[in-house]
Amino acid sequence: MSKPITFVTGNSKKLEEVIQILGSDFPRQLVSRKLDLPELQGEINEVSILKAKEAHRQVLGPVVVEDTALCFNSLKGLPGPYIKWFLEKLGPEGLYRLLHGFEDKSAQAVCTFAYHPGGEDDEVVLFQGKTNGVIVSPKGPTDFGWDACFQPCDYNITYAEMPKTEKNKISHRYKALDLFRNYIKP
Ligand SMILES: O=P(O)(O)OP(=O)(O)OP(=O)(O)OC[C@H]1O[C@@H](n2cnc3c(O)ncnc32)[C@H](O)[C@@H]1O
Ligand SMILES: [Mg+2]
Repeated sequence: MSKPITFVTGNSKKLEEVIQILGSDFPRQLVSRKLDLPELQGEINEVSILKAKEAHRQVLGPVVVEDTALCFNSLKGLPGPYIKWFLEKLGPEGLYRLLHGFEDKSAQAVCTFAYHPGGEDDEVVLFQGKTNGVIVSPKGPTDFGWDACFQPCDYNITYAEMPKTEKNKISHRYKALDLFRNYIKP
């Protein structure tokens, strides 16, 4: 019997989505633990690997963490993994205004799950999902991150305006979790 995998996050909205997306169709027991891991600097993959190693150091077993980046094409991928601080200071409206001087409002939501199988010498494995969209003036509820200003391509509503079931079919998080689920499948 494999050990449960601990999903470490300090973000209850992420956890909600992960539970909704995986449903009952996940072959391992997944438990969650609320820890505020350090917000590291670097490129997306590097941040995710270090985050998983730190989670493993604290949990001492199989762990999975997730890091979400929002990359503005006009800004060469920034804020990227630093979106948390930009959002905290500027809010969704400020993120939209950041692109005021740029014609290109396109952006990419990138979700990276980093899985540490739990053994001392194990390597971290990454699973990444990307959804393209545009940054718009905020529309819809503002209870989850930058959802109100991210409008996926081929839609005229933002993530925030979509029913959860719709977001969870096309989201960066769904795509990354799908890869993770397939990897874990016995
Ligand atoms: O403990 P962790 O898992 O790190 O949770 P966090 O809230 O610190 O999350 P990140 O470090 O990944 O930073 C990502 C930022 O983007 C926000 N975010 C993450 N996923 C999102 C989504 O699907 N829609 C909108 N905002 C999202 C989140 O609230 C953060 O402000
Ligand atoms: Mg974080």
